[in-house]
Amino acid sequence: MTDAGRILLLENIHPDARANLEAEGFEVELLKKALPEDELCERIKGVVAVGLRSKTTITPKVLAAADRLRAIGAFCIGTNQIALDEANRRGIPAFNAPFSNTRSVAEMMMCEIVMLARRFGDRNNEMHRGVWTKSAEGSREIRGKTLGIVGYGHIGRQVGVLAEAFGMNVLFFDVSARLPMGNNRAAQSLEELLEKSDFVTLHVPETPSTKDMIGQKQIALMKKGAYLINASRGTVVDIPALAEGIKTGHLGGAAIDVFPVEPEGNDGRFVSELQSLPNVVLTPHIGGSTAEAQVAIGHEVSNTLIRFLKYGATNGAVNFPNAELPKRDGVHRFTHVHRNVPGVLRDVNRIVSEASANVVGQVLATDANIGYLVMDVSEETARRVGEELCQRMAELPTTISATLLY
Ligand SMILES: NC(=O)C1=CN([C@@H]2O[C@H](COP(=O)(O)OP(=O)(O)OC[C@H]3O[C@@H](n4cnc5c(N)ncnc54)[C@H](O)[C@@H]3O)[C@@H](O)[C@H]2O)C=CC1
Ligand SMILES: O=C(O)C(=O)COP(=O)(O)O
Repeated sequence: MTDAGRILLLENIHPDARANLEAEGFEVELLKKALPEDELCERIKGVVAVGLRSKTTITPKVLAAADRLRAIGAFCIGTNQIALDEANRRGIPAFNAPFSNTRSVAEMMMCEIVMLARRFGDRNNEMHRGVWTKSAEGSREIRGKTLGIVGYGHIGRQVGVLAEAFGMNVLFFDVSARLPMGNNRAAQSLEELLEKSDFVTLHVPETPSTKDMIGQKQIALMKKGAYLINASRGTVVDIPALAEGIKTGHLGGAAIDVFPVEPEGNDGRFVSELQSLPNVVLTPHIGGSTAEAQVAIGHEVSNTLIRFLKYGATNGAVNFPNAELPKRDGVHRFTHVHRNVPGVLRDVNRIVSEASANVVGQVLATDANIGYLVMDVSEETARRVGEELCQRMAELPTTISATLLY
């Protein structure tokens, strides 16, 4: 087994990821929680890849401190916690698991819709305190009610399918045109969705356009007695406005899984003004926390990291040109990340031809800022001039990184 480099996995990523990476020769450090910026700046030095979930923030400062970093693996869906543009400029791709926990979130949403409609959260709390409240007051079936889904992507669509199986009418709102599943219908605006829905569930990413998307004004538009569910990101809902909506009785309840400030790990304290409010179900960001999802994500993202670190494949990267050359025996592979300006390929090919190199495969992908070239040369070429080619490509003024992978 060779030492392929050091990898830091944060936030209790499934141990299968570690085993998978170690089997490929990487040295892996596995931590249970996220690290604050300063500590991360120290711990990331010398590391070739970092794995994280929703809590670790990869800031430009962390990227500047990362002296050997080649890849970032988000073992989750959201990548809002990563300074993606800065990573792109530095030639570092970030990968995620775009749908391995989708179903887990969707199932939880169905559970929460029923919980809110039947006030199970409150009844459960009472029972644990020895209080028996057998009553139908404020309890409803969800059949025939309208569910409004904001953000009709992978999760939103799954929720829409499941909700229909429960007999709900489904409305959705998305900024992009989306094919409706089953009898789901598109609302013309967020306002229309809020006005017509008995339940509103949010499945948008954290972006400037979704920050405080649901505040006082939007809550006022919701039907009296309607319920709000948020398992997207904590920044999407204005929590004081939601607390007020519950206290005044305008809303019938809420189920909240994500918060503007969340503890870094399980030893952290959680404080929110939603605590102790009636029919408010609070969960510690566990929408994607099932055995099935975590195992699948552990395998998926560790495999993606291996494919990139060992073979240069960037398919699925969220901030980087996607390119992949099939693996072939008897060849040696370079990767070259460069600023996307005219003439780079000419320069690379000049170096190659001056060395009389035998190129047996080449693929280039670009985005607005950078280009990514994967190039295979013959065994004879690699033996004769492999190091020299890499050195000369590294010296080009447009180069961000040049690597001889094998
Ligand atoms: N609570 C948890 O444990 C989990 C939370 N999440 C969160 O759920 C989010 C959604 O996940 P997916 O459905 O997989 O993402 P997705 O990318 O498949 O779908 C998001 C949808 O939101 C839409 N959208 C973006 N901005 C919008 C806006 N301003 N108004 C209306 N629609 C907008 C997009 O067009 C897209 O269709 C993730 O970004 C993540 O933050 C994901 C997994 C687990
Ligand atoms: O997949 C996501 O975006 C999530 O929010 C799940 O985050 P987690 O892996 O549980 O920190």
